[in-house]
Amino acid sequence: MNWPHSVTPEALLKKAREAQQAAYVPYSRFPVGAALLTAEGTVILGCNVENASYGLSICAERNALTTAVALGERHFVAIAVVGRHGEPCLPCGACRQFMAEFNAAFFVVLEEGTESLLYRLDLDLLPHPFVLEGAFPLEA
Ligand SMILES: O=c1ccn([C@H]2C[C@H](O)[C@@H](CO)O2)c(=O)[nH]1
Repeated sequence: MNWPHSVTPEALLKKAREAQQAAYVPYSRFPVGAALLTAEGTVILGCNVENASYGLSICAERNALTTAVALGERHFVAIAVVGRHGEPCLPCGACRQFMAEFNAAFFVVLEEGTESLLYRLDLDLLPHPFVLEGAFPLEA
């Protein structure tokens, strides 16, 4: 797969591992870290944040995306996600849809053993996202 940036998948995974340190997971005890790469090379971190009202919990991926948007970033090329060491932590359906809002062809970097595993959102993880006809969020 043709990686689109000078920041490597391995460097992005390392950042995701750093982000995982901040995870707030008293209920699942399953910390997740995400590192989001912008076209300009900025890396924005996210971790999962859980709540006593379980359904309110936010995933690491959406935390990174909403943080990035609040910082004025909208042009994303890739996201690295880590959970248990060496096991691919595949983004949930809600996070896939959230990514597709900004870039249908997002690169998703996961860990498999000591290797990085690359997926494309449009080709592998969410080939048929929900789209709202007539809405152009990047131009808004
Ligand atoms: O890709 C994923 C999958 C799960 N979680 C979180 C949600 C919850 O806090 C915990 C267990 O599901 O992991 C993420 O942050 N990202």
